[in-house]
Amino acid sequence: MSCFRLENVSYRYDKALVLNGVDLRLEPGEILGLFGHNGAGKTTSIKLILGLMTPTQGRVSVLDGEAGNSHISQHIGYLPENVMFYPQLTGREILNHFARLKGAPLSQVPQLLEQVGLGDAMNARVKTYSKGMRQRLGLAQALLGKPKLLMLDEPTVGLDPVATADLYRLLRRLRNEGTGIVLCSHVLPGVEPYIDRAAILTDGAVKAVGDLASLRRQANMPVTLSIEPANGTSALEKAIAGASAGSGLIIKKDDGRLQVDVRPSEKMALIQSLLNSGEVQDLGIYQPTLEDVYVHFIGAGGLAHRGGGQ
Ligand SMILES: Nc1ncnc2c1ncn2[C@@H]1O[C@H](COP(=O)(O)OP(=O)(O)OP(=O)(O)O)[C@@H](O)[C@H]1O
Repeated sequence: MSCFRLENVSYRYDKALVLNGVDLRLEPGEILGLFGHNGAGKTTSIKLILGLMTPTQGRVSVLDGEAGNSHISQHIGYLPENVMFYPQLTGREILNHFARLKGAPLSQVPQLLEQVGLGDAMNARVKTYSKGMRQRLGLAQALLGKPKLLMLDEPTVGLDPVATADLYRLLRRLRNEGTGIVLCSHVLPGVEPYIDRAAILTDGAVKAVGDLASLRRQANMPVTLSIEPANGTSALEKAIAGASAGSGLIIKKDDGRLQVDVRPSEKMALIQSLLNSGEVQDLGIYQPTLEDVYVHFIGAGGLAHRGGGQ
């Protein structure tokens, strides 16, 4: 059973095509990062999975059923991007209300509030909560009923670094228990170790999807070697020039070391040759990060996308 499958899904708001032929799936026990510029179509994709809208074209199946079916929806947890609660109620009263709506046991409520770090604040009114506390209450709401599919839109907004790390640990535990999790975020630094796959959406289309190793292969971005010379930089530069046979490697000097950008397919041959040359004292290898890969796929036009206009 898949948590969801989008097959060739397109969606139009009036005349604007905002999703175009999207294929995406999530399996149980997997965390998928859904990344994209403002207006890329992340929230629209989530709304289709929640069954709040139907696709203009293509098929959306959720937990092997129809998106929006009430039997399916009770197994989905959703944290929207801008979470709002009635300010006069306490955290506990609010969660009790959502538990009744969702048919989740009320006995779960105090335990969930403890889990998200609101144990001491559960009887305080929400109007006294900080932004981060409201975000945690939103997360507790999404976790009601132990969902099989959990979708979180910008879950780390308003959370301090410790609370963010706590959240990622909690998500990892849920993932290990079999929950399928979608994490939509603009905050890429720090998320890399906690996701299994990433999908990069631009202008309503999936540009790339896979685990980090596969995204790096798809991007074919250079790997940076940081090399400390054994006998001075000019001797090392000569060795690099000889080893790369004029393939135009970009070399920068940095604090007595040379930084060399090399294509992944040429990396091992270059390293081998440099080690044989005897000109290498020390060597560090820096692969593109998730953020680098994201910027690569979003492209130089990334800034132009940020207004979200189509
Ligand atoms: N109700 C609507 N009516 C018309 N167009 C809409 C509506 N909601 C969203 N859009 C448009 O659909 C496109 C995709 O929006 P969506 O909210 O899915 O993007 P997103 O990736 O979630 O963006 P963000 O990161 O800014 O939240 C945008 O161009 C947006 O302007």
